[in-house]
Amino acid sequence: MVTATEAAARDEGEEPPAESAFIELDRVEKVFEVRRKTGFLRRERRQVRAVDALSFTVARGEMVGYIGPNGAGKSTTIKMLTGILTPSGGRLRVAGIDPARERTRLARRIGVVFGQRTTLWWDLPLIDSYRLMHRMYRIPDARYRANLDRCVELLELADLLDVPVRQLSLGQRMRGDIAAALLHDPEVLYLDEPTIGLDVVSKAKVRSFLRDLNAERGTTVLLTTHDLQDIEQLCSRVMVIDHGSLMYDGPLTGLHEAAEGERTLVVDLERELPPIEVPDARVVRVEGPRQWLAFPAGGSAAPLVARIAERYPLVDLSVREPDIEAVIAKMYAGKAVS
Ligand SMILES: Nc1ncnc2c1ncn2[C@@H]1O[C@H](COP(=O)(O)OP(=O)(O)OP(=O)(O)O)[C@@H](O)[C@H]1O
Repeated sequence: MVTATEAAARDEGEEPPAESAFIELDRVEKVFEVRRKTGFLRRERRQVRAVDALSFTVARGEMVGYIGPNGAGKSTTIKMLTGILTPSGGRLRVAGIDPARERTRLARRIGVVFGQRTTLWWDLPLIDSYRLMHRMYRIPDARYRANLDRCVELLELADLLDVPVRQLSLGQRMRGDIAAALLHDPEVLYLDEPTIGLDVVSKAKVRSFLRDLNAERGTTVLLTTHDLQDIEQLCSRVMVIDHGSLMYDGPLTGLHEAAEGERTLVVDLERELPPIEVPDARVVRVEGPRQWLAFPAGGSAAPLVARIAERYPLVDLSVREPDIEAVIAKMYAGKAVS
């Protein structure tokens, strides 16, 4: 099978580049000038620093979650990575290309899916959108057919190809959009909320497809989402952005420790007892014979369980991971970590 990298390099008539940092941002900034009406004829000028000295690299084939609260600067970053927006400062490269300067050349190597908008033609049957893209991207016939067949099979689009896009359900349309973004074998895929509004079954289909795509083709994926299960199930690395700056870059599990999150040990005792007293944990809730103890997320539950079992009539127990959203909210409230 031809990988996305090889296919693109063939198109460009060059050897696949050997660089490991496929996406590179070095102190990238984006400042918007906004005008606000403050009176009948008065307007105030204000600067919004949407992205502030942002630096990170993403290696070829990585699948990275890019998360943050509303207005954090995620979409602005993605728009700069596609060349739609020009940075106000800093250096940005995707596959060695400056996106703002060579947007068209880059377009053949990237794919973009916006969950809230479609790139498909609303009134046309799905297949017609694909045919148009085939021409627009000048995709070689054999490659177009192979990619289309693969997407149709894996995203279960066979029965939908002749349906006008406006008649598709949200989940069907999203799968149609993902296929559209992949017809030209992009080396990198930017996904902005790809599972927003989808039901559990559709979410699972989209996630499983993305996992396979990354594993089989080595497609680099940058995933923006508010659904942390997307990240948990797809990404080994997550970057958290707020106020245009990177707050965290590392494994998802590390987020708990970075934000000083807590895990919860739920214990069932033989009978109702006063709150358990053990070092390094505190009882946060008691309901009959069941008690909930919070302990540091970085620590192991084993010594804690041993200590409780020694002194209390323990019947059953379970460990609950912290709610990631709460952890991130806590992180936003605290200082930056790296
Ligand atoms: N074209 C623009 N003109 C002026 N300000 C803008 C423009 N685009 C974005 N902003 C501002 O830049 C900041 C970052 O916005 P951005 O859309 O990148 O955030 P986001 O993290 O994608 O948020 P969301 O999760 O809500 O999509 C916000 O304060 C936003 O109001």
